[in-house]
Amino acid sequence: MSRSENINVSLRFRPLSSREIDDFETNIWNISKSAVSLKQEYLHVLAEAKRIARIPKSYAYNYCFSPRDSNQAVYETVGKRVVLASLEGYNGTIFAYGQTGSGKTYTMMGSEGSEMDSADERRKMNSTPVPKTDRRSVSPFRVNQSFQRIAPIYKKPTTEKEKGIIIYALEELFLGINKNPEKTYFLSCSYLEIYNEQVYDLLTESSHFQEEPLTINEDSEKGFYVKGLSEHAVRTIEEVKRFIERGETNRRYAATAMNHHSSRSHTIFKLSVASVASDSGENEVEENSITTESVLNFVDLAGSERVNSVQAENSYSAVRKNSNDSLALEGKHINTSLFYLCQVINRLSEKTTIKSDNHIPYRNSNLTKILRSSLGGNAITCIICTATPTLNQFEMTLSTLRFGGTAKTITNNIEANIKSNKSAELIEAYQRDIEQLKKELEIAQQGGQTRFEEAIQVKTQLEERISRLTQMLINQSRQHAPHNVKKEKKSHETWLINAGDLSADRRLEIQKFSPKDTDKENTFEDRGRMAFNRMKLMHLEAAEKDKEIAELVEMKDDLVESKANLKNDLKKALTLCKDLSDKKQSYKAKCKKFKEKQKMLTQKLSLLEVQQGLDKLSSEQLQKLESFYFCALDSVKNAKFRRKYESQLSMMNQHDSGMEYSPHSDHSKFLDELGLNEEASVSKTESDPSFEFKGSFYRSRTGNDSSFASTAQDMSTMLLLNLLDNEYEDSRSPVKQRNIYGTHNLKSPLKIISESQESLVKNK
Ligand SMILES: Nc1ncnc2c1ncn2[C@@H]1O[C@H](COP(=O)(O)OP(=O)(O)OP(=O)(O)O)[C@@H](O)[C@H]1O
Repeated sequence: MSRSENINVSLRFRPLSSREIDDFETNIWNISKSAVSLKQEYLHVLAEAKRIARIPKSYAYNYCFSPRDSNQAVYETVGKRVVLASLEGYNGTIFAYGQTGSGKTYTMMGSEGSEMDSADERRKMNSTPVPKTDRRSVSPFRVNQSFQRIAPIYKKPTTEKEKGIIIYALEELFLGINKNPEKTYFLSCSYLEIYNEQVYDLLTESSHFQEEPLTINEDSEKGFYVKGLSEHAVRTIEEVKRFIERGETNRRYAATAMNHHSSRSHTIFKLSVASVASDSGENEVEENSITTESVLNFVDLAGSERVNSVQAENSYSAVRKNSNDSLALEGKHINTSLFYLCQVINRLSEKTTIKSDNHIPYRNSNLTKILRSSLGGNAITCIICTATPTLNQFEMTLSTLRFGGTAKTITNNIEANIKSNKSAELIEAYQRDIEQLKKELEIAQQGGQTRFEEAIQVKTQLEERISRLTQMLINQSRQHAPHNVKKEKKSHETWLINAGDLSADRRLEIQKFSPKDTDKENTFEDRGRMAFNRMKLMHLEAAEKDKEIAELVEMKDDLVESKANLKNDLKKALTLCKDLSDKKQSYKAKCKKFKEKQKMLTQKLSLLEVQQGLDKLSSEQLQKLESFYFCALDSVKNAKFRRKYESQLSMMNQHDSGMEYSPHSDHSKFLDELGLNEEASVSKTESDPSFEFKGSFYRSRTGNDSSFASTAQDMSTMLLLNLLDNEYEDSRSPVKQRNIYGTHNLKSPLKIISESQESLVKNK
């Protein structure tokens, strides 16, 4: 079920830069929670300078952030919702829009800390004369400054680091994934930049990527997509950070008069999130699972800029390869693509206001093609408009405010991308129902028919017997009443015709008034009466059968009607089945694609592993590595054991009665034997008084120190093994064992220890 939701637009003013402070610039805006307006005193200044035709009203947005608000506050207010929704299968896009130097990259990527707070301080750090420029946010991911056009970067002072929205989002995402053990998540990322209207893959391995632009294709299902864009499977936040780092190294920045570290391209970092909720494990993905798929886009647009602000920074003119011409060309491309973006936004807002189905010019630029689903499509979209609060930048800020105001009216149609393979079960259930109904219908028809036929048969038999008896009765009465022949003949005719109760009754009456009263006549009369009674009973029986037949006929009619109804139901169910099986087919096809994608990702993963050199290890070495890893884990956990061990020892200490005994050497030897030298060395260096105990308690039982030492060692071995096995059992619990890519086959520490002991014995 889709729902409509407006694009969420927020406005963020950055703090004044050191240059602006040096130039005595101030913040000219009143900023409330959801609106901004010009401060009264600057209205006159701007009117006098003819920089505004009429006094602007206040501008309202979903949220407004003042220069004091942190990236975290921005993320919590606008970004968090989008990220959490992505775990439920909703697409989301967060993008930063604003003039150059207004803080888009700072918001998305964060900062390693501000640059020099004043030009003087800068000069102290670097002897090169530095012009007054804005502070710059250098992405914390940008470690290798390999791109030639980038100006030299000053060393950071000690000001605070700030994480960007992308990092907050990733942290939230991985937290959400870990909190949800019923689902298995698959993540992959890609990073692209649109530079001079060409699309480049920032994560490609190729060193010639800047010479190999990618093309944007269109597909009826996928919409616009970048052909050949590399996608990388990621399992941990560190992996994602590494990819962002790589992308940032390849991204194009340059020093302009407005921003030391100005983005010269639009970038889109895409994170694909797929989840599989399966009752019975990953293997049953196709048969019995619910999958969600969503895409999270983080867009950092290049800033709109005035031609004079595109001039390269003078101090670097000697070292930079980029000429003012190429900077101007970049600026032109940036402005053109932003113009097309505004055009799309305007058209979309007209669509919602006048309800017309006007054409939206997505195809005019690569940026609008890629952002199509986020603008008026199926995505929860958040736009963070960044602005500079100074009087000097008033016009540029006004343009950003207008952009945000228009974008706010755009409606997206949001629908979760959820797929369920439960349709297979539904089809089966429907088919079972249909079979059952068919059987019931057959049984009802057969049963009804049999009963009906039986009743007709019985009725015919009864009628035959009645007529035979009637005939017998007539014959007898003829024999015994000759004087009434004529009259009886008449009656006989009547009986034959009617053969019913009435005739019988009339006959009985005739017999009642017969003249003779002899024995013969009595016998005749008795026999006749009996015959009539029998006949009467048989007539009643026949009437009953008639009734039954009528009921059966009624039943038959009902059955015919329900047969017709069932036929209709059957038809409907079959149509439903067909629809469902069609859907099943399409789901299967999608599943297949999904599996192929998974396979591809696994291959990429193994490729990555090849690069890391893991493939060079034999399986035995890998197994050893794994065992070593878990042994190392266990030795960390061994701290717990040590505590317990010490408490045991101190317990023994309480029973102590005088004999001096130092367990250090045995303890260390014992740990050595178990391969826990580190732990042993720690115990040796720390002088723990609890280890000083006297062994009389044991001596009284064992008689000498060495046997006491061996008993203590046995005890501690048992303790250790129990403890390790408990840890092992803990680690086997599904919650702890869960990993976003499945589970480790943990080896029992007991097993590891027994194996290492065996090998020790062998070596000896
Ligand atoms: N909220 C903020 N707090 C502190 N400093 C900020 C903030 N926003 C921006 N800045 C500073 O302002 C300068 C310009 O920011 P940034 O590079 O992020 O701008 P931009 O909009 O990405 O510019 P461009 O479009 O040219 O790439 C940087 O020195 C950055 O550190």
